[in-house]
Amino acid sequence: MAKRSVDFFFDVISPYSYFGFEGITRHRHLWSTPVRLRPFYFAGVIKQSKNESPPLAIPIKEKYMYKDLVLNAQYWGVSFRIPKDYKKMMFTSSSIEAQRLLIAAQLRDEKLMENIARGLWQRLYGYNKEIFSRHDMESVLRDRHVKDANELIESSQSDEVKKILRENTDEALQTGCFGAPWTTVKDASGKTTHAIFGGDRLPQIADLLGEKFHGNLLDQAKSQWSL
Ligand SMILES: N[C@@H](CCC(=O)N[C@@H](CS)C(=O)NCC(=O)O)C(=O)O
Repeated sequence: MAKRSVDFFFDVISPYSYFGFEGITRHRHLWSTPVRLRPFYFAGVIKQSKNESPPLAIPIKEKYMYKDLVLNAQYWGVSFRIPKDYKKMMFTSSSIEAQRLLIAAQLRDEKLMENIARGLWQRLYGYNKEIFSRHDMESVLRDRHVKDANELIESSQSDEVKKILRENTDEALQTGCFGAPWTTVKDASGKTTHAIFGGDRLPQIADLLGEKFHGNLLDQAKSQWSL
């Protein structure tokens, strides 16, 4: 019988996407609802949705966000530090190549994509190293023991990959997206019934699906990957 499904849109430049990704990937083994992970382009979302007041653009929200990020990282058990010159980095660096790499990896193998996404987040927010150049990506792929890394990076420049990234971003925007992460809930016919902002809405998403929210599932995470 067809059932509801969930699409989780994320970008590795977004720290809240990191927490949301951990939450949803730790839960999906316990849910019967299918979960699709959809890399999208955060800067494209901010621009297209005309979102002029993300937290980093408003000093009082920026100050709060730094504390909130640490609180969330502690909850999900991921190592996390705010990169130096964070605001400048966020406004001047592009995650487009990293996101294309994830799409290319996903075309090869879903698990590979997840492995690389975690590697990119850990590099950026665990070690505060950049993830924007080819050299940065090669380093992540080496650390993650990815086979045929150069071919993967080459394939991330294909028209097919660029098209999928655009389609993912457009699909999120069509459901009202203005930030990351973004989750859509679809009914059995594939129609979007809910579109939800934030990695902190997993309890509500679980409830909509008739599934259970199990907290941070730290033990599960530790057995899946080394923290
Ligand atoms: N409360 C949300 C905050 C998510 C959030 O602030 N995401 C940033 C990107 S890392 C964003 O898209 N901000 C846009 C906005 O707040 O308008 C959560 O815990 O996930």
